[in-house]
Amino acid sequence: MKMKDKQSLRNLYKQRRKQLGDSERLRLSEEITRQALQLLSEHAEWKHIHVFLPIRRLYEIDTLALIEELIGLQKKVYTSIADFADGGMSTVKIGDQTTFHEDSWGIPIPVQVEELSDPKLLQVVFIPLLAYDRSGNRLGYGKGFYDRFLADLSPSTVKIGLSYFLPEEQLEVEDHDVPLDYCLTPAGILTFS
Ligand SMILES: Nc1nc2c(c(=O)[nH]1)N(C=O)[C@@H](CNc1ccc(C(=O)N[C@@H](CCC(=O)O)C(=O)O)cc1)CN2
Ligand SMILES: Nc1ncnc2c1ncn2[C@@H]1O[C@H](COP(=O)(O)OP(=O)(O)OP(=O)(O)O)[C@@H](O)[C@H]1O
Repeated sequence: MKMKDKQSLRNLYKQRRKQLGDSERLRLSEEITRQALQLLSEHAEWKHIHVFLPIRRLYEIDTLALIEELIGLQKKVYTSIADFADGGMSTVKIGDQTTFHEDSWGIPIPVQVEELSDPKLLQVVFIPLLAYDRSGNRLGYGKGFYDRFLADLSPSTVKIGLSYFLPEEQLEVEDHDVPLDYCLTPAGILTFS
């Protein structure tokens, strides 16, 4: 089988997101938030939860409502700050007092944060992606931030992708790729593990 190459898939999914339009993206983000809260309600033991903050100029899923709900549910909520100089991510705690500014990549950065010393504490990680496939493989922007970050977590950490779209049949897989356990979409929850 001929697989679509990564770069054309990245471009395709960037276009698909953009073409949704503002009001549709907002509606789909709300549906995905609902799916996330549904899944979390079935796993009361998941307390330490990592969420990405949306890059608006790349039309990512809006996770801010989800974060607010999680804080309201007394979950411990974290995000990571990417260091484009060394490719690393440092994990920080966020709460209802946290404010954000945008870095030069358009990523919201929490201000005045407390660093989490041990990311192995994380029980759940919500992961940004451009595309994913029916086996839970994911495709991101290609800088490897999440691949490296996930490799450092506990093997038991639950990895949950969020997508506006249905899966691809099959993506190209490399040794360093860490597969998802779930992907949440407006149409429902896909389980891979
Ligand atoms: N919200 C969010 N945070 C995240 C990620 C993500 O995918 N989403 N990342 C996931 O690993 C890391 C950041 N990775 C990024 C990689 C590329 C670009 C970016 O702006 N790319 C542009 C232009 C690239 C260029 O010109 O070189 C683009 O893709 O159009 C942004 C973030 C860490 N934090
Ligand atoms: N665990 C790792 N250790 C070192 N380098 C890694 C690791 N995982 C990925 N990389 C490097 O990161 C680069 C990007 O990987 P890949 O194309 O899989 O990114 P992606 O999954 O699309 O994007 P992202 O993880 O940024 O969302 C690759 O060149 C790869 O060598």
